Amino acid sequence: MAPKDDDFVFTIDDDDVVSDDGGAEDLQEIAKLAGKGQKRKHTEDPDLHVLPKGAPSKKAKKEKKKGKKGKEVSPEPEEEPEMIQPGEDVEGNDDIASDFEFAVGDIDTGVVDDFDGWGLSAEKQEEAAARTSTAVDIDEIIDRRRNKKTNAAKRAKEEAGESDPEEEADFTGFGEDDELLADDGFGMGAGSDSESEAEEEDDDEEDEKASDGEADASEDEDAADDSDAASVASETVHPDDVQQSEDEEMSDKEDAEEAKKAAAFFAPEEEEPVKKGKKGAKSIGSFQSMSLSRPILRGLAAVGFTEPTPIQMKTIPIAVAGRDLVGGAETGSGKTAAFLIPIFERLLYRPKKVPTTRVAILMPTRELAVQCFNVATKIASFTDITFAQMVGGFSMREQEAVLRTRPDVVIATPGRFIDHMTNSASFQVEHLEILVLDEADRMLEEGFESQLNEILTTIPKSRQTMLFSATMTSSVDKLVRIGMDKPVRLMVDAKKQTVKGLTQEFIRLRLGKEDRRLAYLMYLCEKIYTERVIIFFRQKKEAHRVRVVFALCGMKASELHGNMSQEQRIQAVESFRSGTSQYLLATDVASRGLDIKNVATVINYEAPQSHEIYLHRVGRTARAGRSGRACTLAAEPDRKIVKQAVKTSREQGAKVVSRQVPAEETDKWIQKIKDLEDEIEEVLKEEKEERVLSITERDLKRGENLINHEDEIKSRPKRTWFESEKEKAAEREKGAQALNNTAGGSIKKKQKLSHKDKKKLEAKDDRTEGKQWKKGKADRGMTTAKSKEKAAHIKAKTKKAVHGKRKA
Ligand SMILES: Nc1ncnc2c1ncn2[C@@H]1O[C@H](COP(=O)(O)OP(=O)(O)OP(=O)(O)O)[C@@H](O)[C@H]1O
Repeated sequence: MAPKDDDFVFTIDDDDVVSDDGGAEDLQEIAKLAGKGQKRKHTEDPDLHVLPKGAPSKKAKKEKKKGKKGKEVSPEPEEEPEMIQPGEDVEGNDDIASDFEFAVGDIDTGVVDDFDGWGLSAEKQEEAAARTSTAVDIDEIIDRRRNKKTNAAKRAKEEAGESDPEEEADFTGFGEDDELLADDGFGMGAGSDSESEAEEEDDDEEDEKASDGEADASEDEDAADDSDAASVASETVHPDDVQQSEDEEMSDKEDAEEAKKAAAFFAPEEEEPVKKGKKGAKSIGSFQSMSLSRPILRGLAAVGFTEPTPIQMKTIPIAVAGRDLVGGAETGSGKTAAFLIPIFERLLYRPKKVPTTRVAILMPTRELAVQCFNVATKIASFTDITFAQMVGGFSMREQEAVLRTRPDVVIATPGRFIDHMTNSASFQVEHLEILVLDEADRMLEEGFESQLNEILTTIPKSRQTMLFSATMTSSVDKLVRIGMDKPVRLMVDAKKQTVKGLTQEFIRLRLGKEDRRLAYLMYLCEKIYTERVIIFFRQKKEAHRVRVVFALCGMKASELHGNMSQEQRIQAVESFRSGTSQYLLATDVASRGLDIKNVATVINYEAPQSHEIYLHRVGRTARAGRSGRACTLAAEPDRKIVKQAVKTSREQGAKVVSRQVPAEETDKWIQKIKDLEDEIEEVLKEEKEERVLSITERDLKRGENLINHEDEIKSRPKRTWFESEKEKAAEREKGAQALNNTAGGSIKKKQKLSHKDKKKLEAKDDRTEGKQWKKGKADRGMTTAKSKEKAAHIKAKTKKAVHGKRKA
């Protein structure tokens, strides 16, 4: 997990990768814009060496015939009868015939050619830009510093009576531009100059053996050229490998046990129905033949979905019938629509007299929930289905207002879902009929455990439950606690987890050369992967530092991690999505589910700590049938992960290559980064100071607000939480550990608190957090005086700080 560091300034108490309970309540609604991704050419590159291919993956399993009977839904109170299955006659729904055929293209739906889940209106983007204008901006700091230096240089020259040629006005002071802008290949691919080959010569014996071993083991002729890459995932016995084979033996035994449990837990496979179109004809890939309703077909046409993807083909008929299911398919294969379409189809037949919230879709990160909301509203744009997005980091009150209208579907992060469940009278969960857990394996991990328990024990048991992920857990024990009813397991190409169009590349960082990591990255981003690149980091601090390096080198980058406010996070994704910045420097908060069009390359600055996370990260490119590239900088400790990735790719016949970075390029960047060290520190320092200043200003505003709107603030109903602050922090910690696979040993299971204990804890939290609404009138009077005093103090402090800064 990412270690905390005092030097790294936290922007807001919005802590980490997991969605949370709310963060800054004053933040406003989401702002997004439609932007066009830029196409990128993959140049054939002499640094590359193709690793030998393995056997191609086997064909997907054929679906078998299955009963079509839907699951029974819970009895409902009189005024809110249960959802009616498609096909049943419903009063008032005569206009929607479920079996009519709709020819896509017949109707002018205003098809969005380049539909993107993130796209919303441009005006919202402007709003966001206006709101984030107070945030500290690295580019601004760097520009300011550049101008300062330029002016100082000018003044010095004027004083010395020298002329002032125009080029000198562009002097950046951050290293020589000619190095950055040189447009030749710098000897790229000139074998003898490449760092890896130079190193190869004085390599130790062990490494030579490693390469030989690989060449022998492989029947592929190219193997001999791949010594560097091959040694990354060499067959030579290594302590890790011994451990791995022991692990494999163990897992064989476990597999047999799991298979037994699975047979008892899941519905028998033959129950899966063969999709039949009209008149019993077997459907071959069309939404029309699934008997979907007209408004849904129009919505699908509007977003440009003409044919279902394999997971959609499998899922839709079963989910429409109300069955519980567990779905798995590779990244970018259309799982979102696979659960949205059947949900909408079912909702079209709902009784409409009394608005009721019937569907909850839970996502592990805020960005994913926002993205799902956008996709959902677009697909459902020709229906009367209503939505609410309940995402941490945005205004509770605005969300409450939407919930009061009883939207049909809520799309939420678990923390905010519970917050509304507990604190918003307008949100009622007792009539929920469908629950979806997207990225379900993540949601079942530590960190979401208690939140999920809280939700599952509160919502009706008789719901339909659907679970989806690209790396769906096979652990039945984990699934059991979700409380599903004989779920159908739908795995599309279960063995094939990496996508077809993906080329995976590995760069070896030899022992003792780890300090070259950043130089490698800079070379790659300057020369090889120059557009639409997502770079994954393990630590927020490192991502931020590298962002400064990028900015100093004139490379437009955004960063995305849990230390940013929600607005900044949205803004970062938008900026990358629209092409304003070409590089997105992210932690694993962005590794799952983010669907950004035309991401050309994913770079793993450090290999992730689990194969699952690797799959999710690299799955940000090569989505929906496109091609893409993933490049991993792999050091010795990453051996196991790399080996697993290479093995899986080979089994699937996927393209795996190794890259060698020219030594002179690395040396150039090492020197350049060294030259920039002072500047980087200065920028970070300045940023820290500015942030302190803006926090002081924010506190000042809060103090003023407290004075001006005291009565209103205190009259607000008390918010409660099912976990104390301490428990929440522990939960977040567990989440981060689970995400990074670093949870060591057994973590104590959270004991369920009695109602009385919960109340006690809440009361204690209120006291420790200094919540005011429990105090008497006299106390409040005192508090007002204190607040005024505090506000005056902050004001004076801010003035002093601003004055001092201006002076400086
Ligand atoms: N039937 C379809 N026809 C064309 N494009 C589709 C279809 N279904 C989904 N897509 C597109 O495929 C892309 C990936 O879809 P989606 O984000 O649902 O993938 P996913 O399987 O959930 O991926 P991940 O595992 O990374 O979350 C999206 O851009 C979506 O618009």
